[in-house]
Amino acid sequence: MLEIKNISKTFNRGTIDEKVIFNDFNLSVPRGEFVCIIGSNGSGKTTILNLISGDIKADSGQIVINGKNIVKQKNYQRAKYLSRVFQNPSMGTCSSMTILENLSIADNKGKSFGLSWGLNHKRKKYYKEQLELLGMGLENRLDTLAGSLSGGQRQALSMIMATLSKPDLLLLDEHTAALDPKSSDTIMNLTQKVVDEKNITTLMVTHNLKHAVTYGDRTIMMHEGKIVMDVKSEEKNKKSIDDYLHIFNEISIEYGN
Ligand SMILES: Nc1ncnc2c1ncn2[C@@H]1O[C@H](COP(=O)(O)OP(=O)(O)OP(=O)(O)O)[C@@H](O)[C@H]1O
Repeated sequence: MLEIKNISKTFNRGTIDEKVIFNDFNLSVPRGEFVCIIGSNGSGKTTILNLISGDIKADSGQIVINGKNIVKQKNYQRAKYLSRVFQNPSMGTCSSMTILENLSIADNKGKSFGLSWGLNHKRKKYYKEQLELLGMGLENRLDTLAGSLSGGQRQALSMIMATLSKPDLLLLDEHTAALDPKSSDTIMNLTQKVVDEKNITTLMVTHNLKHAVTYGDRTIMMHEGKIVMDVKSEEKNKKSIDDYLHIFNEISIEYGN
């Protein structure tokens, strides 16, 4: 589903700040796989997401989604089939709009504004059903401003918004890092549930080793722009946090909560 092929990227080329981050980087992710990406600071985790979303352009190589090389596509074109949830809960929702308005905007992502744009009874019922998945009672607060929700509630709403139109690829960029431990676990349970129910191919960058071990189908460890460990399915289930720490003991990974 996602093929990152021979990607190279150097920041600030030719300057004193030149930084080669990827040199012939490759990653293949089949449809429906939930991949957790962990690794040392500056190893390139967020840059991978930025390259996929189009926020950063690669120097060379291909990013293939559903068989199509997307490297020449602009961000807004890519946004039609991929969604991203950021660390900051306020990034995914609009504070001055209600929960209902936020959901309606997300639902109409990539569609042109016209007479059909807007809310109808059927969609409102669907939004309520989606919010019920959260178990936070937000389905009864459709007219509440997103800005008045807690960080955890906003991030839960961001998750629903990001997956409402069932993207081909979901990018989670340390999306629980700004939350307290309990909310962080709640959002991770929700993430797994939504990703499973909708069978969405997912890349999740996290510093929380416990989450990387517990959730998803595959865990990748990065160091200096390279994959230094790639553990899948049954092998992943057998690994403990200590196994990962042992392998990466020279590299700083925040243990999480
Ligand atoms: N736009 C940019 N311009 C210049 N350098 C950048 C840019 N984006 C990232 N870098 C550099 O590339 C390297 C990788 O950054 P990246 O944010 O991908 O790391 P990371 O693995 O997500 O790190 P962390 O765990 O600290 O968030 C870092 O050295 C960073 O300073």
